[in-house]
Amino acid sequence: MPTTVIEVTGVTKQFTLRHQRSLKEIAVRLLTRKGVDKDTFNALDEVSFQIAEGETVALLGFNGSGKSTLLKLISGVLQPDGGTVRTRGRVAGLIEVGAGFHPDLTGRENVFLNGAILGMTEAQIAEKFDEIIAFSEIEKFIDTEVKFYSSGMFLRLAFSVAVHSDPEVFLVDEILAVGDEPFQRKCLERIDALKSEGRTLVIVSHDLDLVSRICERGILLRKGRMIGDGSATDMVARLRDENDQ
Ligand SMILES: Nc1ncnc2c1ncn2[C@@H]1O[C@H](COP(=O)(O)OP(=O)(O)OP(=O)(O)O)[C@@H](O)[C@H]1O
Repeated sequence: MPTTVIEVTGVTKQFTLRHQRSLKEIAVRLLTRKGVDKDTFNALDEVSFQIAEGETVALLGFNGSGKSTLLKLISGVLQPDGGTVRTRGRVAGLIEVGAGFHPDLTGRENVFLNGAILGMTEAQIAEKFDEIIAFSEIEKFIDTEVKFYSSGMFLRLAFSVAVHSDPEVFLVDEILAVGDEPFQRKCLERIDALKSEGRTLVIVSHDLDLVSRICERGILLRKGRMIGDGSATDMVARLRDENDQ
């Protein structure tokens, strides 16, 4: 039996919808005891699945279906309002470019900060430092504060630290959105290498051809609910069918 590395059980995540109301409307709401506006909606609704070690999984669905929220719950950046998320081993990845980076620190300092957040010791980071910088190809700017980085430079450094943190579970949200083509190719080669080493991958991308190539399994979401779980090619076909309707 393969080891379960991600266990999502009955997960619900709510967000508050904000409305702009006039003073009169606010007064009426208060007088009619409706209280201050606090409409919530379920970005994720009772989602459950397990992912075993070595699986490559695409989270699929249209805009707003809850894919990124689910990835953030798996990474621990967000906490669920209901249900549980359990992970085993080191979880790293690229969830939000720039998250885990401090704008006033240099690239070099941020490698140490980000590496520590990802669970690396100072010695491990120091040992891999040259490799991290070489992969990111931003040597020239490594002593510049990252607030002056372009989004592509951010991505390069963040991806490089994450991939060198030796993660058992690697999460990627729209990896390729801001990287240029040569860097995208390099990232994909790295992801393929992680895959062949038997690491677990969970990927969010609207590039359906790309995810069907990388991932074996697909989890399909619609408006926060899980509506399918099967082979990535089947789930991509279902998503494309929905699109046609
Ligand atoms: N921090 C937040 N506060 C309020 N609403 C949020 C927040 N984060 C996400 N949402 C809402 O939750 C829903 C799901 O968002 P999510 O980003 O998970 O979708 P997604 O499937 O990744 O979409 P996309 O394909 O557009 O990236 C959306 O309606 C979004 O507006």
